[in-house]
Amino acid sequence: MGISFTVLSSGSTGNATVVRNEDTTLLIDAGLSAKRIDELLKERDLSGEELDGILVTHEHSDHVKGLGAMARKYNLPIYANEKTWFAISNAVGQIADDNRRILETGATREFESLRVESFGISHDAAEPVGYSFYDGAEKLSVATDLGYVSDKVKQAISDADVLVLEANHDVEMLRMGRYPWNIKRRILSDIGHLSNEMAGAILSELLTGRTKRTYLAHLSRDHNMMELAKMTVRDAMEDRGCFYKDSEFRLCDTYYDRPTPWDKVSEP
Ligand SMILES: O=c1ccn([C@@H]2O[C@H](COP(=O)(O)O)[C@@H](O)[C@H]2O)c(=O)[nH]1
Repeated sequence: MGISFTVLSSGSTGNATVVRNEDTTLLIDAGLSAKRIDELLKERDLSGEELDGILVTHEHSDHVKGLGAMARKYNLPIYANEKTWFAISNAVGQIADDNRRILETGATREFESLRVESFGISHDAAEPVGYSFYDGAEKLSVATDLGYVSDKVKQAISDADVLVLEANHDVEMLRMGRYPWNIKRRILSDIGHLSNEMAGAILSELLTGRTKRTYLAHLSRDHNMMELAKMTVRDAMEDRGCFYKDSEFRLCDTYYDRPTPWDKVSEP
């Protein structure tokens, strides 16, 4: 079967992704109400009963809003590093001791045949992480909420067959937009969010021929549009000498209000 995934919802109104293989199904973040996550799961013919656990990237509410409710409703273990556990302790409510699992940053954990590696990212949270998933030779990496992409992150996500990468904003739209200056400054900072241009620059360094597609994620509804994001990413790659044919590499959409189709990592 290999790795399949669906990005159930992406953006500052709520983030959740399902990654599964033949014996394990994991939810990455639970940033919407449990009711909404149940609806999104159902749209992809899944139920919370089929989940084996929830991996948390960081404590911001668009990543943990439904975390406690999902864990209680389906008796799911939650995996997060110690600092994130401390940061979510009030928001998450009562969680059974057995469901409080520590997955330290940089650690690897085997969920039967699905191997998960966490890697540290730069964002204004206690100890934010991204995750890479491995099944045999297949690799999927998920990296959103990044102010910038460090060499360590590049190393962690390089050679992924499929990548879910943040392209939060168009810098000019953000500069001209309605947010107060302190929020704009935060978004543009090294512990904020990745712009379309920066996402393209990173991809130009990472494309080795192995990465077949990248899902552009966590798009701002105020300061981005999917077509603009794709065009800017593509231009940024070409400016750096990275040309590709759509048959070899594709940029794919994520949505704030509906799940992406199931994607099999092994597929071309
Ligand atoms: O009023 C606001 C709006 C947004 N934020 C935070 O900014 C970033 C980017 O948000 P987008 O919706 O992607 O534009 C995100 O972290 C929001 O939580 C904010 O602090 N205040």
